[in-house]
Amino acid sequence: MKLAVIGTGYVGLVTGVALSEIGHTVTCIDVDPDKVNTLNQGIPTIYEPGLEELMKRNMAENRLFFTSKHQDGLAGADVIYIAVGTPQRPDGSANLDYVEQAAQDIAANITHDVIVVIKSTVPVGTNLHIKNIMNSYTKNEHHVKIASNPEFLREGSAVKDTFHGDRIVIGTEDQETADTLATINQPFDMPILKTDIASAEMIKYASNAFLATKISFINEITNICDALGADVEKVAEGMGKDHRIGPDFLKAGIGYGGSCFPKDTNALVQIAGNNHHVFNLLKSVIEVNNNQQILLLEKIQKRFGSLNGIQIIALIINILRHKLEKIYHQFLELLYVWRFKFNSICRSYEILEPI
Ligand SMILES: NC(=O)c1ccc[n+]([C@@H]2O[C@H](COP(=O)([O-])OP(=O)(O)OC[C@H]3O[C@@H](n4cnc5c(N)ncnc54)[C@H](O)[C@@H]3O)[C@@H](O)[C@H]2O)c1
Ligand SMILES: O=c1ccn([C@@H]2O[C@H](COP(=O)(O)OP(=O)(O)O[C@H]3O[C@H](CO)[C@@H](O)[C@H](O)[C@H]3O)[C@@H](O)[C@H]2O)c(=O)[nH]1
Repeated sequence: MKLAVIGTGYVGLVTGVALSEIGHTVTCIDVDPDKVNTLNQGIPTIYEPGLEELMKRNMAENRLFFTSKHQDGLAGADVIYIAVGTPQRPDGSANLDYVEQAAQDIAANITHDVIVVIKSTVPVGTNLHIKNIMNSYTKNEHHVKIASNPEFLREGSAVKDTFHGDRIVIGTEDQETADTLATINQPFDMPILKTDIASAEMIKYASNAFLATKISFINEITNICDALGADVEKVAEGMGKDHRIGPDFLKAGIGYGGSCFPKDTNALVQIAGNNHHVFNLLKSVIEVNNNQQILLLEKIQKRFGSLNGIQIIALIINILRHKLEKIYHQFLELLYVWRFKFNSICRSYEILEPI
């Protein structure tokens, strides 16, 4: 089947490469010509184990293409995936500008009926909103069917997660579209859950919120353990042996960061609020997470007596920055929070040459 993917960020690139690996012909489209230029040389713009090899192989076998021109990339595509960013707005809600733009790009360039699949994480109701945008642009000249296919990969194990994930969720308005998408995904050999569109959209937010809840829960337990002299790692191990709880996402630390949990938990609080529900549990999860970063600083303060004159130095080695982008950004976020909260002398140093 001929597919197109709009957006070659983390999700779009890995999705495009994986779909070509299971036999589809895929054209990935991005508005950033530099990114497309790099990708066309067979160089991935993110570091993910196994990605470069898959990318090179499928490009060489003429199943994987990159372009910055929507018209070229969308020509003849039966199914078009949208994988553009949905960053957080200042009020915590999801910014849908990029998804709306992608919908307009599709509407302006299709010449036949298509299925549009939204992979981006979007609030419930967005798929239908996007379908309406496309229909109003195409004036119903071409029939557009819409589907929600949320992504569950983690940065750092994106290829592994894509080929060996726990499930594929497909939310559609009709059985025929669900069957077409199930056929496309069948070679992944993963359980496929077919739902209505709203449920698929919600599964993504609910999953991230639940994982974030586990993390805030264990961080709260840590704080009590610290006061009582108990070992939180042993506590988590003991809890995780109960299969109803499970061992994953019980690592205590400085709270969750990364590109998804903070924005998606905030967005779900907003989504609930827009529907007259105060999501108290999730609000507490977020509050615990924000406090956790401050608690670490308080521990340092306790150890050194006062923070006056203390320099907290972040040695970020460039080669690691490329490979461990997530940890790098998390650390910078932490320094940012500390600077404002304590006005202490926190300086980050960057070593520009690998050592
Ligand atoms: N990063 C993750 O680990 C992850 C995992 C699961 C889900 N998600 C969700 O997937 C979505 C994409 O995330 P990401 O991290 O891949 O985003 P990203 O910001 O890394 O990449 C988005 C890409 O889309 C391109 N783009 C924007 N508008 C475009 C347009 N109209 N046409 C063509 N290209 C366009 C941008 O240039 C960019 O390269 C988000 O909704 C995110 O929440 C992300
Ligand atoms: O036991 C744990 C596990 C994770 N974390 C932190 O939680 C954050 C998220 O980690 P992880 O889930 O490994 O990475 P992400 O790439 O952010 O992936 C999450 O966010 C993605 C975007 O929505 C989803 O697709 C994934 O399923 C979901 O795991 C990081 O700050 C981790 O340090 C902890 O503090 N304790």
